[in-house]
Amino acid sequence: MSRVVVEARGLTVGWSGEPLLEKLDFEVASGDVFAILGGSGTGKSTLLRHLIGLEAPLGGTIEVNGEPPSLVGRPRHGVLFQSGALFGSMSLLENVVLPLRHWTDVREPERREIAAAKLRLVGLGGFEHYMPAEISGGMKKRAGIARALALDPELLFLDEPSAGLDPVTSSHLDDLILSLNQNLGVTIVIVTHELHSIFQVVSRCILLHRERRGIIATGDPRELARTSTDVRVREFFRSADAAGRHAGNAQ
Ligand SMILES: Nc1ncnc2c1ncn2[C@@H]1O[C@H](COP(=O)(O)OP(=O)(O)OP(=O)(O)O)[C@@H](O)[C@H]1O
Repeated sequence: MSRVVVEARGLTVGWSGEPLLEKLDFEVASGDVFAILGGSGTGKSTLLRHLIGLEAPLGGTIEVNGEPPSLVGRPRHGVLFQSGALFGSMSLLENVVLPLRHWTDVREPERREIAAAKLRLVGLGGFEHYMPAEISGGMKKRAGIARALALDPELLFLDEPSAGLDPVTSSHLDDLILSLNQNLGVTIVIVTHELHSIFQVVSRCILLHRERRGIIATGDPRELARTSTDVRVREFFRSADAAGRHAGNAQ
C-alpha cells in the first residue's frame, strides 16, 4: 500500500466565511500524479491554496505528511504558482539558489552547483544567467519548477502549469512532469483543465462541481471519461476525441 501524503477530511474551504467547497474527503498517495479538476470558478486554486497552508479551512482537516500544512519552517513541498513567480531582477540561477540560501547552510559554490543541476534537470542547462524577461513562457514554468525542486521535495504542487502555453510547449511540460514523477518519484498535485495533460500525466483525480460544492467523481480520469454514467462528469470530459483516443491508449 502506498503511503498517504495528503489527506483531507470533512474539509470546507471558501472566502470570508462563505463556503465554496464543503465536506471534501480525499487523499493523495505517494507516487500519485493527482489532479484537482473542475470547471472555471469551482474552487480548484482555492483548494490548492488551502492544501499548501496559504489559507485556513472553514471546517475539517488537512494533513500533509501527517501534519497540518504550515508556512512556518523549511518547506517540505515545492509549489509552482500560475504566474511562475520568478524574481525578475535575478538570473534563473539566482532564483533557484534563493531557497537554498534561505533554508540550508550549504555553502555558496555548492548552492550554485545544486541550482545549476536543477536547471539542467528541467531542460534549462545553459540558461543559468538569463533573466526571466529574456525567456519564453514555457521556460519560465520550467525555471519555476527548478526552483520548486531546489530543496528536493517529495511533493510538488502545480497550479495550472500549462496556462498560457501553446500545445507543443504544454506537451513538453507534461513530459517533464511525468519524468519528475516516474524517474525521481515526486508525488504531484496539479490543478489543470487541459484535457491533454489530464489524460497524459494524471493517475488519479477529483472532479469538483460548483453547484454541488463538492466532489462529483474520484478516480483515474481515463476510466472516468470512458465509464462514468454521471452526465456532469461526461460533460466535463466532453472532448470526445481526446477522451476516446487517450482512454483507448490506456487500455
Ligand atoms: N483571494 C480571494 N478572495 C476572495 N475570493 C476569491 C479569492 N480567490 C478566489 N476567490 C473566489 O473563489 C471562487 C473560486 O475561484 P478559484 O480561483 O479557486 O477557482 P478555479 O476553479 O481555480 O477557477 P479557474 O479555473 O477559473 O482558475 C471564485 O468565485 C473567486 O472569485
